[in-house]
Amino acid sequence: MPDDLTLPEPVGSFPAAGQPVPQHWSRCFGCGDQSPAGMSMSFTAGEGLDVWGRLEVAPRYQGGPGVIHGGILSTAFDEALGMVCRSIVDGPVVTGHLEIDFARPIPLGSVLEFHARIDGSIRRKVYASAEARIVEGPTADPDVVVATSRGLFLTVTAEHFEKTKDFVDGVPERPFGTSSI
Ligand SMILES: CCCCCCCCCCCCCCCC(=O)SCCNC(=O)CCNC(=O)[C@H](O)C(C)(C)COP(=O)(O)OP(=O)(O)OC[C@H]1O[C@@H](n2cnc3c(N)ncnc32)[C@H](O)[C@@H]1OP(=O)(O)O
Repeated sequence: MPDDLTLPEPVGSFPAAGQPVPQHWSRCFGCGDQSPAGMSMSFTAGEGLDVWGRLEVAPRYQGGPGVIHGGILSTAFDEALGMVCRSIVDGPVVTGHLEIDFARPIPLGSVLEFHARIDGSIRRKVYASAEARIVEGPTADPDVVVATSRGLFLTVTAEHFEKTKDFVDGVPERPFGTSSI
């Protein structure tokens, strides 16, 4: 992390402490309510530049026998870190870099709580970090951090999504589809 980061004031659009942080996009795999196969994560604003997130670890998230897939956990952190960026950015951000430390196995059936915070920002770069704890389920212990993450997010403009907006409902038939077969 650069040593010349600043901690900006929260943006006015960010919800007050304890209020839900709405989904950023209804089709998002992490938080969208129009993503039936998705993770349906929910988020609440913290007291400062932070958010609390929740994930129910469904059986379909299995990696090793009985435990969450590491990629699913990474996705959950990506979502939590992206969400906390909304505390200081009133616009889109995308992940540039993501790190995860997997500290403990996370059984299926757990409920994970994520706490994500802004570490600082400079120019278009936002640095954030988070940790996860099991708060419900067979091995729940809110004092034990089961995984941690750090990420770099870049602010982008709406044009960033121009090239992919035709793919929102899947691969269009033309010009990239198989219609020529
Ligand atoms: C889906 C989202 C909907 C958004 C709606 C609202 C959002 C609010 C909630 C969000 C929650 C979402 C949670 C899921 C978020 C995803 O999963 S997003 C999907 C995964 N990410 C992507 O697809 C991004 C793909 N990558 C890119 O498009 C481009 O590489 C990027 C990230 C836009 C950067 O490209 P660029 O704009 O050309 O940036 P560039 O000028 O090269 O670099 C700018 C600065 O960043 C640094 N930098 C760039 N990349 C890196 C890197 N990988 N490592 C280190 N430094 C880097 C450069 O060194 C430079 O630093 P400074 O010179 O300022 O010191």
